[in-house]
Amino acid sequence: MSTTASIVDLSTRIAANAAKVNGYLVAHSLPAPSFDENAPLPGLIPADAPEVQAARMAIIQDTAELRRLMLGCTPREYVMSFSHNESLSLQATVRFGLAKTFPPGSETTFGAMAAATGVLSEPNVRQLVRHAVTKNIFREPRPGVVAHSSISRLLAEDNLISDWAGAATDDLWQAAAQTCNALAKYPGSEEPNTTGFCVANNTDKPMYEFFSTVPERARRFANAMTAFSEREAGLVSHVTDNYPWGDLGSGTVVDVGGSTGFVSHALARKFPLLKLIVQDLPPVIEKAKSQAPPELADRVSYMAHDFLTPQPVRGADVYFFRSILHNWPTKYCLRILRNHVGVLKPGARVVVMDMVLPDKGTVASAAEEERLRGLDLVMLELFNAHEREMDDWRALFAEADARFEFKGGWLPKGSNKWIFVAEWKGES
Ligand SMILES: C[S@@+](CC[C@H](N)C(=O)[O-])C[C@H]1O[C@@H](n2cnc3c(N)ncnc32)[C@H](O)[C@@H]1O
Repeated sequence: MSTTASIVDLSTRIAANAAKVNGYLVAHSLPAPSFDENAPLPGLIPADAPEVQAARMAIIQDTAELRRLMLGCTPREYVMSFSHNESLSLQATVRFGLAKTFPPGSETTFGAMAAATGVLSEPNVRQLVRHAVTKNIFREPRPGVVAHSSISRLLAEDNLISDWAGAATDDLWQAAAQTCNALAKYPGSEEPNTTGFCVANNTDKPMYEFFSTVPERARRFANAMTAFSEREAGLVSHVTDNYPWGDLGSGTVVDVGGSTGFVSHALARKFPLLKLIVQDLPPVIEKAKSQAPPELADRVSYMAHDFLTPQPVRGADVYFFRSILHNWPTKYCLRILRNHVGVLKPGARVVVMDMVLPDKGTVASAAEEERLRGLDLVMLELFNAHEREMDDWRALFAEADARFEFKGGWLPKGSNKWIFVAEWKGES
């Protein structure tokens, strides 16, 4: 197909899908898409309109592709279109609490914003906010007057999203910026304490250990993960609805690296006989205990445990790892899995919910390929780790211990993580 045909195809599809979205909005008396301060924050199109959501997603992908192709007509323009300033705009907005300096529904000035931050000068606020306006974070309805957009209102009102933006810019962006320096300094390292994150934070501790010493950063990162999980693709219902947990009856599940236990809570609520043990590093478990739902106290317990040391819970039915192993280089994954061998009873299962990279070239869209390769890079930036294809996961279990029978897995509908299973065929 020639490039000309491709751009015509793309734009035809964009027009058709835009008509579909617009038709839905008009039929339901909904406002046109905008960044108006009062635009509905949960989104214009409800989840129970999947066809319209699909049309919206197709527009997002096709317009990005069309833009890429148009920029690519002039390769030097394509190269020079890469910009780091988006991250700075978002970072400044959350770092200095700019969106919280004036209430929704009101207007302010650069001077008043600067005074409210207690740190920034008026000229710096003007510079930062005027760039943020170009990214639809804030509006400037009249010269020198700042008002909220839907984006700044969201950042002002939703602490989880604000924490996500803080972690994305202070933790991830800084780690990314130092990754080439780390790779040059520690060539080929498979150690989680020689990463871009470590260089950026001037630490020789792996990220989660470092966070244990900085509670506010740990809290924010945990909130960022929660915000991630609240998106459709990360919903906890993908865990509860896509594995036969009910077959375990009153069995025991160990939620290894279970954070504050939000997944275990959802499982305990849906399966009223199931017992769950949430394990994580000590500060995380302290927090988990302080916010434990009292109605689940008889079935959900909390245990500080470092999974780089032998697993202390013997004879559980399932050892569940959600978004854990992809954070670790292979030699550490092997150590984590082998740390369980001594406590597994015959038929016990290691259930993993994690990313699985599709075979190269089999991904449906360029946007999805970019998303997956981006996640792979995040693993490098933070942990010196990487995402894995299904064959890599199979090989990992085989190398950890030949008595694991890898049974493969499945991708729950709408989820971005697979569930896969290895059953213990050894003796107790
Ligand atoms: C990406 S989060 C996943 C949390 C949770 N399983 C989920 O599905 O959202 C990784 C978790 O591993 C925990 N963790 C990191 N290193 C650990 C270690 N050595 N031992 C136990 N937990 C650890 C972190 O504190 C964090 O809660």
